[in-house]
Amino acid sequence: MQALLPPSSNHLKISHVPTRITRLAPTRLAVVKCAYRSDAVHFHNGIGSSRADWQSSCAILASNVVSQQPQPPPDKPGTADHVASVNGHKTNVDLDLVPIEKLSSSSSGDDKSCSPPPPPRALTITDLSPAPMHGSQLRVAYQGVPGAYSEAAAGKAYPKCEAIPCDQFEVAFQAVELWIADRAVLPVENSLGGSIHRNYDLLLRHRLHIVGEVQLPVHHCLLALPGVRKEYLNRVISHPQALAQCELTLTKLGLNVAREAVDDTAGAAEFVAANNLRDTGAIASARAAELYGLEILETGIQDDSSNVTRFVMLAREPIIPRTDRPFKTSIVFAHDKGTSVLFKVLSAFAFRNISLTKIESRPHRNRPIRLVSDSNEGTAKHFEYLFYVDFEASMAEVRAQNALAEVQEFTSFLRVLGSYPMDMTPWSPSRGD
Ligand SMILES: O=C(O)C(=O)C[C@]1(C(=O)O)C=C[C@@H](O)C=C1
Repeated sequence: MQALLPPSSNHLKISHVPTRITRLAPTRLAVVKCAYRSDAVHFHNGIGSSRADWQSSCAILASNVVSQQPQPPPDKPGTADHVASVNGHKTNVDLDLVPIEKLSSSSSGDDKSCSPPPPPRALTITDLSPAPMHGSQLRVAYQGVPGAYSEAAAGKAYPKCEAIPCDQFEVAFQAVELWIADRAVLPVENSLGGSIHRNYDLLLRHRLHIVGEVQLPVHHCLLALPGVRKEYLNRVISHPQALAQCELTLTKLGLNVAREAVDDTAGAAEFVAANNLRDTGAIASARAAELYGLEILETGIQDDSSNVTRFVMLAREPIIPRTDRPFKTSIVFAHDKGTSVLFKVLSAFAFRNISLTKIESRPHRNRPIRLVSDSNEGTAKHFEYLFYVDFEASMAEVRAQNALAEVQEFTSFLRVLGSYPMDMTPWSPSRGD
């Protein structure tokens, strides 16, 4: 679907990724300048920024990646490509590698090049907390503009965080990979609208780890400019998921008007207000009405009062799985023989009493079709899939480790996307955000 809105000028966009990433020293990587806030100079220290920490996080990553499709040999350490490939992807960012000696002598005049590198630091319990590593507010990237449900989800996941609006899901991934943000909070499924496929695809394309989930009750409102009545509307705009979640109710309200999809719900409200559109309504949150000066014509217009969207929290490093509270693990796998192995894979969980909470299949983009030739009958063309499975167990549990070891026998590709605490907050479907 085509986005109606021009991109908002205060979003983080692809073109806003850092213009320079500087390798400060053999032991440290930092984003020195970023275009999102041209006044900001961010230095990141702590876990994940020293080589030892990188190694420990890579070790966790390696243990998480049970098997992989063949990868090209790693790039030479110290090169820009190596930095990008450690991050798990190739970027178009122009990496500028500067030796620490140059930087430290020019900044302080001290001869830091003589001092020995700091010893590797052991992981502590605080490394498992969502606190930022650089001593300031946690920066959380989300897709949309202020007032979007994703912003509310970021606030639920990380209270008091600095929420960073991004104009696309992909930008939120990049913001974390490039250290502009510490986390991303992105929707993956809704109880009425189903999966947000784009984010499933991006989870595989990028190397971030799922470190948590939040489920947000989504309470939609029909918004319009002050004084505008329902009868005046000949168009309703919103995010495609929001339009789908309100389809029946809109019809019941007599709003048999054109529906148009835009990038996010709050962006729809902003657009109506900014363009003084008296014939256009927006589906968005009550907070968006307040932020953009619109009136609420109808509230609770989602087709089901228990409308919930599930978001995942993403980080550069995985968290260490635990067993002292309910955990969920998300994996993705594929097999050369397509869907025929699915039963065997799923039985690895069933035999160990591990409940699955979600299965999603997506086209296998590297190999979308499998040809099976039979000299008598011709050629069957099977579609190939990647399977995403969420199960209720922690990777710290032996039964989960054994299940994955068995799954590995049946699959040609298997990756653990994350093992993370389940959202166990009490159920409050009537609460609007
Ligand atoms: O547009 C928004 O406000 C969003 O946060 C996006 C989004 C989605 O992608 O599903 C999030 C929650 C609701 O389900 C509707 C839209």
